[in-house]
Amino acid sequence: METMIKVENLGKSFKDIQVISNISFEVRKGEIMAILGPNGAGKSTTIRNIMGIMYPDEGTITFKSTNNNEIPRHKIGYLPEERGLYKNVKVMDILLYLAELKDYPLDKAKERALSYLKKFDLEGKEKVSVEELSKGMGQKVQFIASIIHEPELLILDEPFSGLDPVSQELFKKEIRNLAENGTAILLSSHQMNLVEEMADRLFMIHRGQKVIYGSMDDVKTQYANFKCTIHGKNERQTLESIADVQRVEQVDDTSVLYLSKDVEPAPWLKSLPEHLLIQELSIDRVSLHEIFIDIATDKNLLQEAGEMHA
Ligand SMILES: Nc1ncnc2c1ncn2[C@@H]1O[C@H](COP(=O)(O)OP(=O)(O)OP(=O)(O)O)[C@@H](O)[C@H]1O
Repeated sequence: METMIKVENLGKSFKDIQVISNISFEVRKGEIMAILGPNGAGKSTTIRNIMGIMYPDEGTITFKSTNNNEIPRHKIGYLPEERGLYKNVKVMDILLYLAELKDYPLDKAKERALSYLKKFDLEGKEKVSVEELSKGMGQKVQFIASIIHEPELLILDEPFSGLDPVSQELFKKEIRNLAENGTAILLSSHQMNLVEEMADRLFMIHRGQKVIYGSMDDVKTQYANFKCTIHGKNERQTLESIADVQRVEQVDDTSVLYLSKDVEPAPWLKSLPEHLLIQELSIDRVSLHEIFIDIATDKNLLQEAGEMHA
């Protein structure tokens, strides 16, 4: 797949404090690439460097395999974490103004704006001023503003925050749709369930450094070991002595057994002691949410997983 943007060895300090270092990843045409990390990890700093809102101390950002570090801004769409559009302006006027800034033909922009307003349940709102919109409506307009000019690279910083479930579905559908039509999407979100559902690849950053980079499937196979949840009163010691159980967490009569890497669930289930009390049992892969918490809290559940690359 064609690389749309390549970030290599990015580093940035604020007043002698290095907030990101050696950040390298790429976003490819037609994919959704997630950038994840705890609060303060360095995601927005990375994005702001890509957008040219600030400049890196080290490293390069290359757009579409050119050797030109000047990023063609009119080819990028950006939904910033900080929301806010000019308040006293009508919805259509602001959309057309932003399209014009990107050198996009106005007749086409108007057509797209009307069709997107309809898609996002904002039909008839084109003459309403931005300050009269609800927060969610404003966010929809800002999302439309970020894609009005058909960008080749779309950067979405927390696009789902503050959206109701129906609007969230609309956003999800549209983001997928854009990717299917070839847009390269860099998505920053704290909603791990959505990222797990949507992203093709992910880059996780912690304290300004890479901790995971790979396809969602690879990350799951390599990091998301199986866990077995048993409802039934059992001694912790008994559970801990079962083969390939790395760690046991118990709340009341429910125990979660975290299994070692490469365990095959079927033979492992056969090896369970016959005297275990089982009212219910399920086997799942550890979720991206748990992987995230593990890294962010330095629990090192994943220490076996080792290094991986895309
Ligand atoms: N302009 C600035 N001046 C000084 N320090 C900054 C500046 N911008 C960011 N930082 C620091 O850089 C670090 C990374 O911040 P950044 O906003 O990139 O994190 P983030 O991963 O986007 O976090 P969040 O999930 O909370 O949005 C933080 O320690 C933050 O305090």
